[in-house]
Amino acid sequence: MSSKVQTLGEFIIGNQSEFAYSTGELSRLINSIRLAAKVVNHEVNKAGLVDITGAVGDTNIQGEEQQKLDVYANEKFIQTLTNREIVCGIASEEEDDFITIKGHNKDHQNKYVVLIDPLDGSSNIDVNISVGTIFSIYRRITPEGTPVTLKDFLQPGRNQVAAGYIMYGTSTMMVYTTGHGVNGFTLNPAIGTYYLSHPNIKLAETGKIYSINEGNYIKFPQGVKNYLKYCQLEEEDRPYTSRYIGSLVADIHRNMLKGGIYIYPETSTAPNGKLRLLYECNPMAMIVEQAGGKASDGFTRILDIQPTELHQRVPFFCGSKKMVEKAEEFMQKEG
Ligand SMILES: O=P(O)(O)OC[C@H]1O[C@](O)(COP(=O)(O)O)[C@@H](O)[C@@H]1O
Ligand SMILES: [Mg+2]
Ligand SMILES: [Mg+2]
Repeated sequence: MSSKVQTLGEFIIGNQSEFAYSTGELSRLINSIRLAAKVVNHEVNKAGLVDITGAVGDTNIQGEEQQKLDVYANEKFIQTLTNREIVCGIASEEEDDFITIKGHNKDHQNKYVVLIDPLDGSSNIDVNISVGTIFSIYRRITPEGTPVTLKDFLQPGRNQVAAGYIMYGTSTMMVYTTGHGVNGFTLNPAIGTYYLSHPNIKLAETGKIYSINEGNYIKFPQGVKNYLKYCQLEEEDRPYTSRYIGSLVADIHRNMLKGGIYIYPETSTAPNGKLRLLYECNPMAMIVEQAGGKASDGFTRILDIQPTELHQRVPFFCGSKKMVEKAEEFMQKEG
């Protein structure tokens, strides 16, 4: 990578003036996520070599078996963010409740809360398939100087000041937005530096890839079944190709670069689907919208949904604008 290519550190500093109330706090926060991701990346890359695969024998509040890497990544992100004292609260997929961070002078003066899916795609850890980390950042709405409350976390996604993901794949990438477009940075493992490899990512208006776990087909709503038939018909630019990795970060990242739609709908056994609004769907929706795409629950824009619980789930339709609109048409027709 030519030395002229911006590093992530330079980019963060260079773009600080984009943030309203810019005090450098958000830049330091994104820098801390960058740092924690490097530590986790180091461990992910050794999965299989060291005793970091398999379950820990506990379940999280979602009733899911926690993998060792889920717990490790959760600890590393919480530690890094707490030690750098730049957040007033953290919520995580692996924590039942939100964590209050008092800050340096124990005075709750920090402005931001972070919601995180420390390790996304847990079912793929042991089989060496791409996994990720997803983060969402809000400015608190309760007064500084007071302990953070649940209200600060239950904000609609449109209030996010930044969102992003790290993908631990063939290469490690950090892709994020602060509401001014989406940029991707690739880690050069030899020197531990992220470089701006994918500036200003734009998601194609339409694509030829649909991504859904068809193993749940019989439990899908009629609207989704009809949309899948539409994708598979020999007509116009169809049939589309089916691609499903089973790691949300990896499936969305592929579609961001190639165009496509990812769907995790409600099913007859999971009426709200599987994915979590606050630390999976909201950040991915902000990234995809910032790249020109669309994200809804089949009816309502994800970023306009008013959250009611920390770990609530929502159906998720996300990707190329025209493809999501078509899927919504089928949902509105059939439900
Ligand atoms: O195995 P399924 O039902 O298709 O679900 C796969 C989905 O579940 C997830 O693994 C859920 O995320 P976590 O791994 O963070 O719990 C997504 O990454 C993925 O898209
Ligand atoms: Mg996840
Ligand atoms: Mg997870």
